[in-house]
Amino acid sequence: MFNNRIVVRGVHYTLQDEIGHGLHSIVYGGHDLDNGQSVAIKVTNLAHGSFHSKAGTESRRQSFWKEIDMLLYLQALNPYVIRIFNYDNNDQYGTIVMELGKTFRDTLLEHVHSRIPIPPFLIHRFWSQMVEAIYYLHRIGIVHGDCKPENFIQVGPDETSLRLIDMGISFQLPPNVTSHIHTAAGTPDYVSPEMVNSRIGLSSKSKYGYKADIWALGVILYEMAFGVRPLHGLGSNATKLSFLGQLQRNISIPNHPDKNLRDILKRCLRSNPRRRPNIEQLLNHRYLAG
Ligand SMILES: Nc1ncnc2c1ncn2[C@@H]1O[C@H](COP(=O)(O)OP(=O)(O)OP(=O)(O)O)[C@@H](O)[C@H]1O
Repeated sequence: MFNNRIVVRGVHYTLQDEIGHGLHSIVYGGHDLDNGQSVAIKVTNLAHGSFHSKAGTESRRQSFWKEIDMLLYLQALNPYVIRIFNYDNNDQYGTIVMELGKTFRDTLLEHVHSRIPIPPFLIHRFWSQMVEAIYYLHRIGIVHGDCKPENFIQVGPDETSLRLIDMGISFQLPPNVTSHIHTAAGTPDYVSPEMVNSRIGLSSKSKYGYKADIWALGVILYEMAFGVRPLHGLGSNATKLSFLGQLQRNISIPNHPDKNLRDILKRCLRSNPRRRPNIEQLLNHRYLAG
């Protein structure tokens, strides 16, 4: 489609294999031909499937620029947000050239398949970066809203530095407030009980805030520590949502040799969001601060 080359604002890149895709986008590996640097190139189709639908095309263009604006805004404020090197759009495509990495989900899967647990020091290294990534968002009043392993990628020579790639549904809130946003985002495994309840109560509107990110961070830590997610035994998404919607007690945490890890997990996975720690309290917990 692009003849294995693409020019973005005067810079030439090779386009190699597809390394991922979203609903309207394909992400390719590539190289900057000027300096040889490896990059990821996300190409978003801005034209609506039906070329008669100008409204659809316009809304894709707006989402594309909203994503760019958010990423650019966060470059200097959050060291854990993916670094953007270049971007542009034409009538047909929007292009973002960024740091290339490996999806954290793939690392989790590799450990599940090999049955070799993630070493404790790596769990700590990964999770502390995730908590800091969210800390830098909460500090400026932004809730991520869709925190999950797919949205973190590993970069750097040893692939142990993390970056957030998807800021798609992040939204701004005053401190300690919850908000209504129009979204159905979030796979059930990382969705907090209050998100489910508000979804049921408000149909297509969801009401949640900072503490939903804390719950999601807890689910990711649980997954790293035990190789499965807390709701893994429940089967279908509908069953998981109904379980979360009725959850009165806290999620029980299996025994783990690291008492601090188990304690912080218990706190993140409290069903009542008011009883969950906020992001500063997480950073000050013995598991991270010690
Ligand atoms: N910088 C990157 N390095 C490596 N892989 C990436 C990078 N960015 C994205 N990917 C891969 O591409 C996939 C899709 O990217 P992303 O999550 O940004 O798309 P999306 O926002 O879901 O797309 P859409 O906007 O069309 O819904 C990711 O899940 C990941 O596997």
